[in-house]
Amino acid sequence: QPSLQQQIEELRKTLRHHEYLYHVLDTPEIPDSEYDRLFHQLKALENSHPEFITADSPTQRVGAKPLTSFSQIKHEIPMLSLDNVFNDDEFMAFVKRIQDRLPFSTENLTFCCEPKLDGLAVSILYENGKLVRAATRGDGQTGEDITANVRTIRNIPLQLLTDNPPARLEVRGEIFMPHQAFENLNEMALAKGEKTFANPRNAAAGSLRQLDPKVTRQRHLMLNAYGIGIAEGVLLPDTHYDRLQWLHSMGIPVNKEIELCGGIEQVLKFYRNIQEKRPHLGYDIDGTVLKVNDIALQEKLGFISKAPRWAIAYKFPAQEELTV
Ligand SMILES: Cc1c[n+]2nc(N)[nH]c2nc1OC(C)C
Repeated sequence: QPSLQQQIEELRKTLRHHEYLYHVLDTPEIPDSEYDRLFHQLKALENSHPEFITADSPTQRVGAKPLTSFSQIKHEIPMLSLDNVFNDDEFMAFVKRIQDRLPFSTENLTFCCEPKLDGLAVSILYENGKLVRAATRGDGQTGEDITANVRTIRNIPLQLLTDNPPARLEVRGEIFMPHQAFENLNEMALAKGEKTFANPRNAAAGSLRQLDPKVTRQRHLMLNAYGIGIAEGVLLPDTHYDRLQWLHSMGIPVNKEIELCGGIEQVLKFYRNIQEKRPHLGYDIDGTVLKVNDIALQEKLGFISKAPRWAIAYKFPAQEELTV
């Protein structure tokens, strides 16, 4: 007969596994009713033995009580923005500037190509695999502490799914509100005579800036990771794409449209392909982000004052108000 603590730990492990299958791999193995049964079983055990409750338990997603204000967080590594291009020629000029700065002829530079989600950039810090802090980008140097709100977002793991987590790992990504959640939110707001949001990005921003996590929890936000900030106690893969796959393997959600493209033609093909898919992705994007995949080259290229030389956002032409 396993001890009470073993039963609790076993239930937590099972629930984390099913959260990962459902929220990150999109391949649930048990019905929601079974997940709920396990969740309530754990909740009951923890309620009868509160001394065993830990912050990283799946039952601890919603913060205890509302905050009265947000504290500030200084980013140890600044969160910079991106330069934009708006047509093929500007993109090709971007690539040429890169090639002029790299010694060898880089005919076929490999780019990691990603949709640019239209949400809020955030920083999420894991220490020894446990989510300890989350912050908005803010002005790039200082952001707001939104840890309690981020802990309520179902596809963000409270604990990394790995047996040997890095001492410190900062995940950077975009928090967004899918179209379905946005429509439901505005429908309910209308029904209750409350104000509606103009677009999913504003709705996500408003939902993250809630002082009461119980409100944030109802908003069905999601994260898509796009990079790494602080990384201590771990040897990272030497390409951006492999780093994203590594995050994904530990339970961090990464957008499934991301692809490696060799050379300008393939990159432009990716851009057009995402532009075609845009109306039915189920969430707002405002372009693509095209990054030199090799980390050593990224480091060689560095940053201009505010944005990296090695990455560019290739945006779509401004669209008339999005009819979601
Ligand atoms: C600001 C930003 C935003 N995004 N969005 C994606 N998909 N990747 C990405 N990378 C960013 O910055 C890195 C290039 C540093």
